Amino acid sequence: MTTAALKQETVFDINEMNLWYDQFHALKDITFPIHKKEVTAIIGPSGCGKSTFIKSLNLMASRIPGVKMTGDITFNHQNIIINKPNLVDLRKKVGMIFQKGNPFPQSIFENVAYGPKIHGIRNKKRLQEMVEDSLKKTALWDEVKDRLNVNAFDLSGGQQQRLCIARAIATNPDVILFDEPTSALDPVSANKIEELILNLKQNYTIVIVTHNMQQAARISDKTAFFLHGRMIEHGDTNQLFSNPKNKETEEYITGRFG
Ligand SMILES: Nc1ncnc2c1ncn2[C@@H]1O[C@H](COP(=O)(O)OP(=O)(O)OP(=O)(O)O)[C@@H](O)[C@H]1O
Repeated sequence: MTTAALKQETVFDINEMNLWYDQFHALKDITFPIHKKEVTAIIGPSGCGKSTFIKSLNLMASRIPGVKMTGDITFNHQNIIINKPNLVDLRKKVGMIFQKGNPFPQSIFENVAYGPKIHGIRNKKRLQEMVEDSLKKTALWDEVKDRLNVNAFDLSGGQQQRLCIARAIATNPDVILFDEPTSALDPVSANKIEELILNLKQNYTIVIVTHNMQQAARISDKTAFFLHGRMIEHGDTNQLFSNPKNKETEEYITGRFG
Protein backbone atom coordinates (compact mmCIF):
# COMPACT_ATOMS: atom_id res chain seq x y z
CA MET A 1 0.00 0.00 0.00
CA THR A 2 1.33 3.47 -0.86
CA THR A 3 1.84 6.18 1.74
CA ALA A 4 -0.95 8.17 0.09
CA ALA A 5 -3.36 5.25 0.49
CA LEU A 6 -2.45 5.01 4.16
CA LYS A 7 -3.13 8.69 4.73
CA GLN A 8 -6.36 9.09 6.64
CA GLU A 9 -9.21 10.79 4.83
CA THR A 10 -10.15 14.14 6.30
CA VAL A 11 -13.52 15.90 6.44
CA PHE A 12 -12.23 19.24 7.72
CA ASP A 13 -8.73 20.60 7.16
CA ILE A 14 -8.17 23.55 9.43
CA ASN A 15 -5.17 25.68 8.60
CA GLU A 16 -3.92 28.81 10.35
CA MET A 17 -7.47 29.66 11.40
CA ASN A 18 -7.92 32.76 13.57
CA LEU A 19 -11.03 34.28 15.12
CA TRP A 20 -11.58 37.61 16.85
CA TYR A 21 -14.55 38.84 18.90
CA ASP A 22 -14.02 42.53 18.09
CA GLN A 23 -10.49 43.16 19.47
CA PHE A 24 -10.31 39.91 21.43
CA HIS A 25 -8.23 37.26 19.68
CA ALA A 26 -10.14 34.11 20.70
CA LEU A 27 -8.65 31.48 18.35
CA LYS A 28 -5.02 31.68 17.27
CA ASP A 29 -3.44 29.88 14.31
CA ILE A 30 -5.48 26.71 14.69
CA THR A 31 -4.17 23.96 12.42
CA PHE A 32 -5.23 20.32 12.49
CA PRO A 33 -7.32 17.84 10.49
CA ILE A 34 -10.64 16.22 11.45
CA HIS A 35 -10.60 12.66 10.19
CA LYS A 36 -13.54 10.98 8.53
CA LYS A 37 -15.76 8.64 10.56
CA GLU A 38 -13.85 9.22 13.73
CA VAL A 39 -14.73 10.90 17.00
CA THR A 40 -12.52 13.94 17.66
CA ALA A 41 -12.70 15.35 21.20
CA ILE A 42 -11.89 18.98 21.93
CA ILE A 43 -10.69 19.43 25.51
CA GLY A 44 -9.25 22.29 27.54
CA PRO A 45 -10.03 24.59 30.47
CA SER A 46 -12.96 26.95 30.61
CA GLY A 47 -12.62 29.89 28.22
CA CYS A 48 -9.89 28.30 26.06
CA GLY A 49 -12.03 28.53 22.90
CA LYS A 50 -13.56 25.06 22.56
CA SER A 51 -17.11 26.25 21.85
CA THR A 52 -15.89 29.03 19.61
CA PHE A 53 -13.90 26.49 17.62
CA ILE A 54 -16.73 24.01 17.18
CA LYS A 55 -19.11 26.83 16.19
CA SER A 56 -16.61 27.89 13.55
CA LEU A 57 -16.98 24.57 11.76
CA ASN A 58 -20.59 25.32 10.76
CA LEU A 59 -19.97 29.10 10.57
CA MET A 60 -22.27 29.75 13.53
CA ALA A 61 -19.52 31.83 15.15
CA SER A 62 -19.04 33.94 12.04
CA ARG A 63 -22.64 35.23 12.32
CA ILE A 64 -21.99 36.83 15.73
CA PRO A 65 -21.69 40.62 15.35
CA GLY A 66 -18.06 41.78 15.59
CA VAL A 67 -16.60 38.37 14.75
CA LYS A 68 -13.81 38.18 12.18
CA MET A 69 -12.33 34.94 10.91
CA THR A 70 -9.21 34.42 8.82
CA GLY A 71 -7.35 31.39 7.52
CA ASP A 72 -8.67 28.19 6.10
CA ILE A 73 -11.36 25.72 7.08
CA THR A 74 -11.63 23.34 4.15
CA PHE A 75 -14.84 21.32 3.98
CA ASN A 76 -15.84 19.44 0.83
CA HIS A 77 -12.86 20.93 -1.01
CA GLN A 78 -13.73 24.55 -0.37
CA ASN A 79 -12.52 27.09 2.16
CA ILE A 80 -15.77 27.92 3.93
CA ILE A 81 -14.29 31.07 5.52
CA ILE A 82 -13.64 32.63 2.12
CA ASN A 83 -16.24 30.99 -0.10
CA LYS A 84 -19.13 31.56 2.33
CA PRO A 85 -21.33 28.61 1.32
CA ASN A 86 -25.10 28.74 1.66
CA LEU A 87 -25.66 28.27 5.41
CA VAL A 88 -28.74 26.06 5.05
CA ASP A 89 -26.75 23.71 2.82
CA LEU A 90 -23.71 23.78 5.11
CA ARG A 91 -25.77 22.98 8.20
CA LYS A 92 -27.53 20.16 6.39
CA LYS A 93 -24.08 18.59 6.07
CA VAL A 94 -22.74 19.74 9.45
CA GLY A 95 -25.34 19.22 12.19
CA MET A 96 -24.95 20.54 15.70
CA ILE A 97 -26.09 19.34 19.13
CA PHE A 98 -25.91 21.64 22.14
CA GLN A 99 -25.46 21.15 25.86
CA LYS A 100 -29.18 21.04 26.45
CA GLY A 101 -31.59 19.44 24.02
CA ASN A 102 -33.39 22.25 22.21
CA PRO A 103 -36.34 20.64 20.44
CA PHE A 104 -38.90 22.85 18.72
CA PRO A 105 -42.21 23.26 20.61
CA GLN A 106 -43.83 20.80 18.26
CA SER A 107 -44.53 17.08 18.09
CA ILE A 108 -41.79 14.48 18.11
CA PHE A 109 -42.66 13.70 14.48
CA GLU A 110 -42.48 17.33 13.36
CA ASN A 111 -39.14 17.85 15.06
CA VAL A 112 -37.52 15.09 13.05
CA ALA A 113 -39.43 15.81 9.82
CA TYR A 114 -38.45 19.50 9.96
CA GLY A 115 -35.08 19.17 8.18
CA PRO A 116 -36.26 16.93 5.34
CA LYS A 117 -39.27 19.25 4.84
CA ILE A 118 -37.16 22.40 4.47
CA HIS A 119 -35.05 20.49 1.99
CA GLY A 120 -38.13 19.88 -0.13
CA ILE A 121 -39.35 16.42 0.87
CA ARG A 122 -43.15 16.52 0.93
CA ASN A 123 -44.16 12.89 0.36
CA LYS A 124 -45.84 11.72 3.58
CA LYS A 125 -44.74 8.11 3.34
CA ARG A 126 -41.15 9.15 2.64
CA LEU A 127 -41.22 11.53 5.61
CA GLN A 128 -42.59 8.78 7.84
CA GLU A 129 -39.79 6.46 6.75
CA MET A 130 -37.16 9.12 7.39
CA VAL A 131 -38.54 9.91 10.85
CA GLU A 132 -38.65 6.22 11.79
CA ASP A 133 -35.14 5.62 10.47
CA SER A 134 -33.68 8.60 12.36
CA LEU A 135 -35.44 7.66 15.60
CA LYS A 136 -34.17 4.08 15.27
CA LYS A 137 -30.62 5.31 14.72
CA THR A 138 -30.83 7.26 17.98
CA ALA A 139 -32.36 4.33 19.89
CA LEU A 140 -35.48 6.38 20.58
CA TRP A 141 -37.97 4.65 18.31
CA ASP A 142 -39.13 2.00 20.79
CA GLU A 143 -39.62 4.65 23.46
CA VAL A 144 -41.72 7.02 21.31
CA LYS A 145 -43.25 5.09 18.42
CA ASP A 146 -46.70 5.11 20.02
CA ARG A 147 -46.71 8.84 20.76
CA LEU A 148 -45.11 10.54 17.78
CA ASN A 149 -47.71 13.31 17.98
CA VAL A 150 -47.02 14.38 21.56
CA ASN A 151 -45.07 17.56 22.20
CA ALA A 152 -41.30 17.06 22.30
CA PHE A 153 -41.18 18.89 25.63
CA ASP A 154 -43.00 15.93 27.21
CA LEU A 155 -39.83 13.86 26.80
CA SER A 156 -37.13 13.56 29.47
CA GLY A 157 -33.93 15.61 29.11
CA GLY A 158 -31.99 12.63 27.78
CA GLN A 159 -34.77 11.76 25.32
CA GLN A 160 -34.91 15.38 24.14
CA GLN A 161 -31.18 15.24 23.51
CA ARG A 162 -31.58 12.03 21.47
CA LEU A 163 -34.49 13.63 19.61
CA CYS A 164 -32.22 16.52 18.65
CA ILE A 165 -29.65 14.02 17.41
CA ALA A 166 -32.42 12.31 15.37
CA ARG A 167 -33.37 15.73 13.96
CA ALA A 168 -29.76 16.30 12.92
CA ILE A 169 -29.46 12.85 11.36
CA ALA A 170 -32.66 13.26 9.35
CA THR A 171 -30.90 15.66 6.95
CA ASN A 172 -28.22 13.04 6.26
CA PRO A 173 -25.22 15.04 7.46
CA ASP A 174 -21.55 14.18 7.02
CA VAL A 175 -20.58 15.61 10.38
CA ILE A 176 -22.29 16.01 13.76
CA LEU A 177 -20.85 18.58 16.17
CA PHE A 178 -21.58 18.06 19.87
CA ASP A 179 -21.01 20.91 22.33
CA GLU A 180 -20.92 19.30 25.79
CA PRO A 181 -23.91 17.08 24.99
CA THR A 182 -24.03 15.24 28.30
CA SER A 183 -23.13 17.89 30.87
CA ALA A 184 -26.78 18.63 31.69
CA LEU A 185 -27.79 14.96 31.90
CA ASP A 186 -27.95 12.34 34.64
CA PRO A 187 -25.32 9.55 34.42
CA VAL A 188 -27.68 6.99 32.84
CA SER A 189 -28.85 9.39 30.11
CA ALA A 190 -25.25 10.55 29.59
CA ASN A 191 -24.15 6.97 29.16
CA LYS A 192 -26.82 6.42 26.48
CA ILE A 193 -25.55 9.45 24.55
CA GLU A 194 -21.98 8.15 24.76
CA GLU A 195 -23.09 4.74 23.43
CA LEU A 196 -25.00 6.48 20.69
CA ILE A 197 -21.99 8.54 19.66
CA LEU A 198 -19.89 5.38 19.41
CA ASN A 199 -22.55 3.83 17.15
CA LEU A 200 -22.96 6.95 15.05
CA LYS A 201 -19.31 7.11 14.09
CA GLN A 202 -19.84 4.16 11.74
CA ASN A 203 -21.74 6.57 9.50
CA TYR A 204 -20.78 10.09 10.57
CA THR A 205 -17.77 12.15 11.51
CA ILE A 206 -18.12 13.45 15.05
CA VAL A 207 -16.54 16.38 16.85
CA ILE A 208 -17.31 16.69 20.55
CA VAL A 209 -16.44 19.42 23.03
CA THR A 210 -16.21 17.98 26.51
CA HIS A 211 -15.07 19.05 29.96
CA ASN A 212 -15.03 15.43 30.98
CA MET A 213 -11.65 13.89 30.25
CA GLN A 214 -12.84 10.37 31.06
CA GLN A 215 -15.52 10.86 28.46
CA ALA A 216 -12.98 12.04 25.88
CA ALA A 217 -10.80 9.03 26.68
CA ARG A 218 -13.75 6.62 26.45
CA ILE A 219 -15.30 7.70 23.18
CA SER A 220 -12.83 9.60 21.02
CA ASP A 221 -10.27 8.41 18.50
CA LYS A 222 -8.43 11.73 18.32
CA THR A 223 -8.16 14.49 20.89
CA ALA A 224 -7.19 18.14 20.49
CA PHE A 225 -6.13 20.06 23.60
CA PHE A 226 -6.83 23.82 23.55
CA LEU A 227 -5.37 26.45 25.87
CA HIS A 228 -5.74 30.24 25.73
CA GLY A 229 -7.14 30.11 22.18
CA ARG A 230 -4.38 27.88 20.81
CA MET A 231 -4.50 24.24 19.81
CA ILE A 232 -1.61 22.90 21.88
CA GLU A 233 -1.63 19.21 20.99
CA HIS A 234 -3.60 16.95 18.65
CA GLY A 235 -3.19 13.20 18.30
CA ASP A 236 -4.47 9.71 18.96
CA THR A 237 -6.51 9.83 22.15
CA ASN A 238 -4.71 6.87 23.73
CA GLN A 239 -1.34 8.41 23.02
CA LEU A 240 -2.34 11.90 24.12
CA PHE A 241 -3.69 10.69 27.45
CA SER A 242 -0.95 8.13 28.18
CA ASN A 243 2.05 9.93 26.77
CA PRO A 244 1.38 13.59 25.97
CA LYS A 245 4.09 15.35 24.03
CA ASN A 246 3.45 18.77 25.51
CA LYS A 247 4.04 19.77 29.12
CA GLU A 248 0.85 21.87 29.29
CA THR A 249 -1.23 18.95 27.99
CA GLU A 250 0.28 16.74 30.66
CA GLU A 251 -0.45 19.28 33.38
CA TYR A 252 -4.06 19.61 32.23
CA ILE A 253 -4.83 15.92 31.90
CA THR A 254 -3.25 15.13 35.25
CA GLY A 255 -5.53 17.74 36.83
CA ARG A 256 -2.88 20.28 37.73
CA PHE A 257 -5.03 23.09 36.34
CA GLY A 258 -8.36 23.72 34.67
N1 LIG B 1 -20.01 36.21 21.82
C1 LIG B 1 -18.83 36.50 22.40
N2 LIG B 1 -18.37 37.77 22.45
C2 LIG B 1 -17.20 38.07 23.02
N3 LIG B 1 -16.36 37.16 23.57
C3 LIG B 1 -16.76 35.89 23.55
C4 LIG B 1 -18.01 35.48 22.98
N4 LIG B 1 -18.13 34.15 23.11
C5 LIG B 1 -17.02 33.72 23.74
N5 LIG B 1 -16.20 34.77 24.00
C6 LIG B 1 -14.88 34.71 24.69
O1 LIG B 1 -14.03 33.86 23.92
C7 LIG B 1 -13.26 33.03 24.78
C8 LIG B 1 -13.52 31.58 24.43
O2 LIG B 1 -14.86 31.27 24.80
P1 LIG B 1 -15.49 29.84 24.53
O3 LIG B 1 -16.91 29.86 24.96
O4 LIG B 1 -15.20 29.44 23.13
O5 LIG B 1 -14.61 28.94 25.52
P2 LIG B 1 -14.84 27.45 26.02
O6 LIG B 1 -13.49 26.80 26.03
O7 LIG B 1 -15.90 26.79 25.24
O8 LIG B 1 -15.33 27.72 27.51
P3 LIG B 1 -16.29 26.84 28.46
O9 LIG B 1 -15.59 25.54 28.65
O10 LIG B 1 -16.35 27.63 29.72
O11 LIG B 1 -17.62 26.70 27.77
C9 LIG B 1 -13.63 33.39 26.21
O12 LIG B 1 -12.70 34.34 26.69
C10 LIG B 1 -14.99 34.05 26.04
O13 LIG B 1 -15.23 35.01 27.06
